Amino acid sequence: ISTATKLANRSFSNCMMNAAGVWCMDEAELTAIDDSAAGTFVTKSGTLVSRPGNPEPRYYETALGSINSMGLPNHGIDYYLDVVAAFQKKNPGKTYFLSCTGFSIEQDQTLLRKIKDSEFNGIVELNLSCPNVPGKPQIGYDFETVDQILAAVFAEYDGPLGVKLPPYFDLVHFDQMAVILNKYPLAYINSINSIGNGLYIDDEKEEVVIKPKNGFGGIGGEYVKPTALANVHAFYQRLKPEIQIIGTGGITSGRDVFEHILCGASMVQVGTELAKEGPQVFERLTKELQDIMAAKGYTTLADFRGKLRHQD
Ligand SMILES: CC(C)(C)CCc1c(C(=O)O)[nH]c(=O)[nH]c1=O
Repeated sequence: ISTATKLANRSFSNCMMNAAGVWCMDEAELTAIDDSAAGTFVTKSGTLVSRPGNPEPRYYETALGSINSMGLPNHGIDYYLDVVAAFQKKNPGKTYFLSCTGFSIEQDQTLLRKIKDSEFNGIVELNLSCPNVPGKPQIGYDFETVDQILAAVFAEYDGPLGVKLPPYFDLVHFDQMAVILNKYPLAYINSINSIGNGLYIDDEKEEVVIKPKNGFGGIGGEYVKPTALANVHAFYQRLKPEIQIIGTGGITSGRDVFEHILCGASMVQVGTELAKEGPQVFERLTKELQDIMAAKGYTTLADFRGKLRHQD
């Protein structure tokens, strides 16, 4: 029974990895994922210059998930290019993901020029949940800007590249985004990022639980699985087959991994549950998925990927 997979014509021994932002800030955290049962890792989204991020507390774990407003703390793209280059030397033949985000189209192009000129030979994940110009919604919700960014990105970069998308909630938005995404030679899309601007309250203190943004933050964990599965399946139904899907959101068990793949995912990323359990979570999820596959008579992910039945 194999949980191996392929994405962008690269092979991965396991279909699971961390979600950008979780357990991937520095070399030590990335080493823990690299040494775990995960098939690979993605770095924290790197920006042109390093950032301290928002004041703490900026991440809070709840019974059913998490809320965060980290503010993109990261050591800068050059740091991650150096660190990943070392992992590529240590494990030649293993494909790693490098996440990045700019605060303008020009910054995105500069980031990709840097990556192109580096030794990086893995897959780039461009985070489209980054902020836009003030007064406009985040990039992922500003469709014309998404189109402009992708045009600029693919004029600049010819290696394997995917985009991290925020969740959508209207079928027309799936249609509109798919029309844009299908215009470009994307290796994949990663759905979903956290559900934006949720609010979690400490009733005893009658207070919000994170400091930035008056307590508003991205929601992850069990809360988001139905939305994550819907986004994975909606894009699976709409995107050209060359664009694969990484499913992210609400994975706490092998069953959740199974459901993401049934909806059409080729790989899955784990965020909140990884933050709670640590890198050994990948061993547990892999065993649980293998047990489900064995019970159903499946030996590879291809046996059930995208085969979610609709009621006739
Ligand atoms: C929310 C942004 C800071 C604009 C991007 C980075 C990011 C963050 C973050 O660094 O706050 N948290 C998330 O759950 N998803 C993200 O994509």
